[in-house]
Amino acid sequence: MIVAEHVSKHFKRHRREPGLRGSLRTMFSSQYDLVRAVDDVSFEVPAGVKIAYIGANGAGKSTTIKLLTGIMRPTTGQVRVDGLDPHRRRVEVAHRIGVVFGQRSQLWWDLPVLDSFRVLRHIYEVPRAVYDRNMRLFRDRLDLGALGNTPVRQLSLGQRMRAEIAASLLHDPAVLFLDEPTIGLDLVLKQAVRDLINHVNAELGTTVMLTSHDIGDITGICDQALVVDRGAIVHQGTMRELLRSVDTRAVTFEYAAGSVTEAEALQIIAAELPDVRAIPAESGRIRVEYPVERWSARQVIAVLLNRFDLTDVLVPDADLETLLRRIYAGSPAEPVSVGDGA
Ligand SMILES: Nc1ncnc2c1ncn2[C@@H]1O[C@H](COP(=O)(O)OP(=O)(O)OP(=O)(O)O)[C@@H](O)[C@H]1O
Repeated sequence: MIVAEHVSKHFKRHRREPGLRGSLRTMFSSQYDLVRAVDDVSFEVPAGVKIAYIGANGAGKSTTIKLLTGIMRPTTGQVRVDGLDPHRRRVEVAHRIGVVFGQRSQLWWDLPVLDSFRVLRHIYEVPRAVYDRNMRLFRDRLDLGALGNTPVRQLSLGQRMRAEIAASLLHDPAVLFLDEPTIGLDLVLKQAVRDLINHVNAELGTTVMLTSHDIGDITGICDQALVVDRGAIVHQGTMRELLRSVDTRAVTFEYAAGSVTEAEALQIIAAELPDVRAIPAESGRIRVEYPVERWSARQVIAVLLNRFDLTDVLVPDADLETLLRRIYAGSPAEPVSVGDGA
């Protein structure tokens, strides 16, 4: 359904020099840095799959979504969505895909929400029965009726996101691209959005590609994961396989106030549990990340019980957080100098 073959997207960025004189020189300079936002990426996402596109800030996720939705053209390589080149066949592809960019609105700023939906219905030539069915669904699941006559520009971020998600699904798209879709939503609405996406996937077989920094979105929606690091794919498989690749796990604990200082606690851990990483967390907790080939949860907890006056211990099962922390620790695309540009 979604295919990327050796896709790269490079951006030229004017090389900036510091200071006023540098700024003036920058304006007339032909020196560029080249950013490899996406670098020779190939993947295939079959129909009906819900896949998370995971990577650190600047790893190239939004750029990939822009390539797949036809907003940008690859520098080299090819993308296909439902068999079509999304840039060349933008209109046909637009009828088959839904897109949500959490950071950017797709709605008409001055139109009341319901009017936007009426306009979209005509643009996408949505049959009356489909329109009515979907509007009922959005009223039930996203409380869309409450937003009815408010112009989009007067909506809060959370209200606008509900409208954006509904708009992306109005025409029963075969593929749904979601870039940070639950940004600004409270916990209840985040769950409502995840439920709605899972519902349309189950009912209509909609293929879903999601980027999100919210772990709940990834685990609550996706069954597969594509991991991108510095513009290149480093893992593709099921969520279960991704979690199995975790070689570090974590235990978080809390000790009785006043029993030891944080510095003492860190020293004890360093002495008793070599090769672990102890990270002070909020409200006096410490997160202990341990390599699974060296330590088991049981051994780590035994040491903690022995050395601390524990008031709480938390052992998360599927430790996607540790994995993502490591992925996100990878640096973004490094610009390389390309000398004199055109
Ligand atoms: N139009 C552009 N011109 C120049 N550089 C760009 C442009 N768009 C993106 N980049 C650069 O390409 C790289 C990848 O950006 P992109 O927005 O795709 O990352 P991302 O993975 O979506 O990040 P985030 O998680 O922060 O949204 C970054 O280094 C970014 O600065």
